[in-house]
Formats: sequence, C-alpha cells, structure tokens
Amino acid sequence: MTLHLDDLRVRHLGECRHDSPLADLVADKKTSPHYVSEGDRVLLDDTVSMLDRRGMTPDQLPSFEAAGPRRKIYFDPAEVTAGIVTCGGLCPGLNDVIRGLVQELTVQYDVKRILGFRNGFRGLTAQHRHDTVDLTPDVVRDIHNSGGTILGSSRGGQDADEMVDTLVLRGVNVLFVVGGDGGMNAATNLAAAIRARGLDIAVIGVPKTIDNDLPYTDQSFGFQSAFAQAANFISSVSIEASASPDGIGIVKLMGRHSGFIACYASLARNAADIVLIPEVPFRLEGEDGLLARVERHVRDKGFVVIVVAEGAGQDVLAERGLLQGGATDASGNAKLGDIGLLLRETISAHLTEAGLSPTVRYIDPSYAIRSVTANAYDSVYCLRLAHNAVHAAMAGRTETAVVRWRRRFVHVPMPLIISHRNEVDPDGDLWMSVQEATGGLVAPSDGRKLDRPGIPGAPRQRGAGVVAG
Ligand SMILES: Nc1ncnc2c1ncn2[C@@H]1O[C@H](COP(=O)(O)OP(=O)(O)O)[C@@H](O)[C@H]1O
Ligand SMILES: O=P(O)(O)OC[C@H]1O[C@](O)(COP(=O)(O)O)[C@@H](O)[C@@H]1O
Ligand SMILES: [Mg+2]
Repeated sequence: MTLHLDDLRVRHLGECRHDSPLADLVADKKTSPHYVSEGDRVLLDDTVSMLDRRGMTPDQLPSFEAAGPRRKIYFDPAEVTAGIVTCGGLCPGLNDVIRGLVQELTVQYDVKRILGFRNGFRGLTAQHRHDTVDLTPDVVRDIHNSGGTILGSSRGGQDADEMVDTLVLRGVNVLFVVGGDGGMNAATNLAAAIRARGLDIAVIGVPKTIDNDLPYTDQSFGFQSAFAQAANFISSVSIEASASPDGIGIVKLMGRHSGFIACYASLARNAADIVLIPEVPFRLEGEDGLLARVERHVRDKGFVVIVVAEGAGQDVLAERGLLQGGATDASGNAKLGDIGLLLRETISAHLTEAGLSPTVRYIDPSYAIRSVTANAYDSVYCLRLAHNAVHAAMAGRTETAVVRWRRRFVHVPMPLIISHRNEVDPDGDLWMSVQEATGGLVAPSDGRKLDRPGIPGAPRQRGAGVVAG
C-alpha cells in the first residue's frame, strides 16, 4: 500500500487555547529514549531497508503523531460531556479501557459528565439514546475485575445521522469508540457525518480485536489474555489425545480472517503438531494432504494435536458445499462454515478406513477465550491506551485511533486503521516460528525430520513433524 504523508496527518478540531491541567507534567519534557515530545514524531518504519525503499530525506519520512498529554488543550473540561461506546465482539480488557477513560477524564481533567451508551451503536439510536449509564469513578472502580463490558455491546448497522442527532441531543462533544474493524468503520462514518454538519465533536477510537487483525498496532489489547486462555485448551486436548490410543486432539479457535490466536496459543504450549490458519490454504486429500499427514503422525507418534483457526479451510468447506456463500451477520461479517466439525468427521472416517481406531477429542472453546478478565499485562496496556485516548480527545484530535506502534503510543488517523487487515504473513517470522515449533521446517540433510520433544509423560514424537501449508 502506498502511503502519502497526508495519510498520516491527524485531524485537529482547531487551535488549542486552554491550559491543560497536565501542563506542569509535560512542561519541561524533552524527547528521550523513553518519551516523545510534542514536537517530535514516531517513525513508521524501523529498518534501514524500509527507509531506503522510501528514498526520502528524514523530514519526509512517514511518521505518526505521538500520543500523550499536551500543554494546551482544545476543550474546556468544564464544558465537556464525554460519551463511551463499546461495540462488536467481546475482548478481554474492555472494562479496563472504560475504567481508564472515566478515571482520567474525571480525576485529571475534572470532566463532570460521562455517558456510557448501552449495547454498542444501538445505544446511540433514537430508540435507546436516553438509556445511558452515568459513569463515575465509583461506578467503574472494580469493573476491571470482570471480563466483558459493563456497557454491553452489539453488532448490526445504525444510521450515522441518527447517531449524530443523539450526540447533539445529549450534549456529547467527545466520543470514545472502543471497537474493531467494524466499529472503526462506523466511527469513521460518524465522524464524517459530524464534519459534514460542522459540529465540534471529537471522535477517538480505541481499537479492539482479539483476532489482532487491525493494522498499525503492535498487538491489540486483550489479545494476550485471549491466547493465554486458548493455550490452556490446547494443553487439555493434548493431554487427552496423548492418553488415548490413536488419539486425535482438535482445538478450534477464533480467528475469522487472521490466525494470530491459533499461532500464539500453539507457540505458548508447543503441543500442537499441526496449525491451520486462514492465511495458509491446505488440502484434505493427497499425499501431502492433511488426512495423509494426520495418519502419518498418528502412526509415528501415537496421537496428533491439531489447532485450527475458525477461518481456515473455508475453501475446503465450499468445495464440499458446506458453506452458505455470501451469508453475513448483522454487521456484514462473513458467516463461516464449521471447519472444526469437518476435520473431526473426515479425520475420524479416514483413520478408521486406514485400519486405526481413532479417539477424537474435540474442543471448541469459542467465547470462553474472549470473555475472560484481562491479565495484568493487558490491564496495564488498556489503562495506558485509555489515558492516551483522553489526552487525544481533550487536545481536539478527531477521527483518530490511539494505538501502540513499536512500543510507542501514537495517533493513527482512522482511515488507516480500516485501510486493510492485519494477517499472519506466510513468509514472516511468526509463521516460521510455528513451523519450527511444529517440527515442519528444519530437516536433517539425510531427509529425516527432526524429533520434537513431546509433552511430559507422552511418547516422544518419532519424526514426521508436520505443518500446515
Ligand atoms: N463497514 C462498516 N461501515 C459502517 N459501520 C460498520 C461497518 N462494519 C461494522 N459496522 C458497525 O460497527 C459495529 C461493530 O461492528 P462489528 O463488525 O460487529 O464489530 P467490530 O467493531 O468488533 O469489528 C456494528 O454496529 C456495525 O454495524
Ligand atoms: O459470535 P460473534 O459475536 O459474531 O463472534 C464471533 C467472532 O468474533 C470475533 O471474536 C471477532 O470479533 P470482532 O471483529 O468483533 O473483534 C471472531 O474471532 C469471531 O469469529
Ligand atoms: Mg470485526
């Protein structure tokens, strides 16, 4: 994708005339390895060859505006009514973000009125616009101890103009949208409708996705908590499969278009023999097909553990007429066929026909990985994202998402956040690690596959390291 410097420019509502309550905190701060001052920028690229490819002088290099408190702010805090909405699928840390926003707005900026819109953008429709939650530090004090979102969430389309009417009627001049690709799309439309009416309302996005499929963000919040939970299911299935003759362990994990959860959860336990992700197609039949490889694995090792992202193998399902072409959910997301069930049935049938007696242990943890409480790492991450989102809004930034990029918190214009999807690169080092861990990448020169340590107490793998793709 060709980037122009203008694509990286953050929209400002106007000149910042008000002294920030945090001005003293940043008054003497200069750029250092640990702080990016207001006058500095965060480079988009961090390798010499990436810079070289741009062929630009340093001031032309693509960079992001750094996040953080400013000396001067755009909004007079006494006149601010903030709104918060959480939308799309759940993700660990949503409550942490809400809590961080409310605490920073009230404690640091002394904002008096914060409205929580219920059940995603549905809460901004005419029908629901008055059913809001008054958010105060007391209300949010302990909410980070639970998963989910105290505001509720939803899928499904709403009219941008109707939602702008709601913001005007409720006096909201700063709106925080915590959402994924869909939510950021909706926020972009909302911001455009606000701009078309010439209204002074800031829209700030806090990108959320356990699929980790949003670009320009190192790793989305909640992802770590979700894949840690997913890893526990892989361990369970691995223990079950290894305790059964001809054991087949299958774990299906979320990941509509991106296989990050499957990759990271598999690496976390190193118990998976085969990892299937949407980005790397596979075949069922044939010498190199999945069924033959599963059979080889079971014959060699005694059992096999397969981790499959839900979006993997959709073409395989389509070939078998098991996919409702074009079907979408209320938000327009593609409805997937069930690759987990197909694997369970075809593998079982294939191994039985091959004279084995498979015992299949199949787990689809589904929502159990995304409804968990954020772990300590994600809680810190969420809090810092929330603080920076508040600083961005108070400084009059709009149509902007707050993200962490190469360990720095930065402002990314919303159109960039929805410009494409973050996917596992089949040529990248993450997939290489998965291949290494599943034993499929490196083979001795005599053609033997390398042994891979099995789980404690399980028979050691005897060659035939297998990897998808
Ligand atoms: N392309 C889009 N344009 C405008 N609004 C969208 C778009 N996609 C989704 N939305 C809205 O954003 C909200 C959240 O989207 P959804 O896809 O369900 O979750 P997520 O934000 O997690 O991706 C829904 O209310 C949906 O209607
Ligand atoms: O049943 P739901 O709510 O549609 O959720 C399922 C989907 O939500 C996801 O977690 C992603 O959702 P978001 O785009 O909302 O983050 C996918 O992995 C999964 O396919
Ligand atoms: Mg989405």
